[in-house]
Amino acid sequence: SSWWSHVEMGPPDAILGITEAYKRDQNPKKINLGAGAYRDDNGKPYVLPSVRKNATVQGISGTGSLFVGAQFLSHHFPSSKDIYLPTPTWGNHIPLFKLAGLTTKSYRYYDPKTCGLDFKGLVEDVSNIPERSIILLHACAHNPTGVDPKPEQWEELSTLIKKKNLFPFFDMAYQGFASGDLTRDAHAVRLFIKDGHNIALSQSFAKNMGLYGERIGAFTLVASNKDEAARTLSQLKILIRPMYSNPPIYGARIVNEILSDPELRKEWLRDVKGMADRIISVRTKLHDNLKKNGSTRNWSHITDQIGMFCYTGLKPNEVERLTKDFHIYLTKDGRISMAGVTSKNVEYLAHAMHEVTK
Ligand SMILES: Cc1ncc(COP(=O)(O)O)c(CN[C@@](C)(CC(=O)O)C(=O)O)c1O
Repeated sequence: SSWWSHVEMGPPDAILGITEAYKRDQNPKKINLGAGAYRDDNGKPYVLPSVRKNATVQGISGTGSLFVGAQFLSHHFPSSKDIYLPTPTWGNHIPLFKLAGLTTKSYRYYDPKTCGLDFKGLVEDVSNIPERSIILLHACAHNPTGVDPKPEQWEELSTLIKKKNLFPFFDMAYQGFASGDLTRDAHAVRLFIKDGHNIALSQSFAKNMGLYGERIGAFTLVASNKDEAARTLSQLKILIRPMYSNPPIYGARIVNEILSDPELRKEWLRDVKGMADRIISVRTKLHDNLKKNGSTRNWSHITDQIGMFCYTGLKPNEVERLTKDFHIYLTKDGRISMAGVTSKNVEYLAHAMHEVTK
């Protein structure tokens, strides 16, 4: 008999499965608001001009960088293997950290009543996390809510996390997509390092360099000294070797080329700002069209939230109607990827959202 007759068919991924369903739909009015992959105003993938000037590449992206960090913590973290995640968080965080042998726990983050940050609950929960635990933080453009702490709230969090002696693990998958300014979007990461936290950082260049399929990412550990850096790097290499031996070099070369060539870097900064500005502009268009349709709901969170996603607050039955009746595809939690909204479909989307919520 077969070795694997007991292995069950796994469910479609909560995020990637949406795009599969969208692709199956033949209706010409269909809209894909599922995965947060940037699309231009014609709904097409956008190859950044600055990237076009190089060749194409390969890498392991944000997911792979998070997994390297998760494995490192699982094997070497000196204290409990509990990692505290915001509620809600990116759907893949939980299976990823569990697969690496960590125990996932949660802290309050999002307030469904205001569609904003539950800072009081966040501070309360972080204050109750046992000392020397791991805390995962979204550096900017929180997925799925689009809600980020304000700079002064990051300062308070840094002080609290220092006091509790927690280990901060930043996931920065959207640097540039929140404000359009790469420096501003790295504010929390730089603040924590300035405040003396030896953080872990996972970065993805998938979105802000438009290199999704090339899988470009980086995992960074801030060490206390050169010797500690060398020792931890040696252990990271020991973990990576059986995982994928060497990271693909071509993708890293594109990113390195752009980051180290002043002209290309300037052009890249303009490209990223252009993408972020388009997302910000469709937020305003969606909000205004909902009002124009006569919706009396408070939709201010559509423009208050930032980054790739808008956490609409739509209930599962409303989400279902959007897909069934209007052929609009989004995740069950009501998250929409603003990149899927264009000047051509925003009126149709606003009409549909009003129909299912009035
Ligand atoms: C917070 C966060 N971290 C890491 C990643 C991993 O990105 P990468 O491996 O492609 O570099 C994503 C991607 N989240 C997407 C954009 C796509 C996905 O689910 O894979 C999303 O739609 O949520 C993410 O949202």
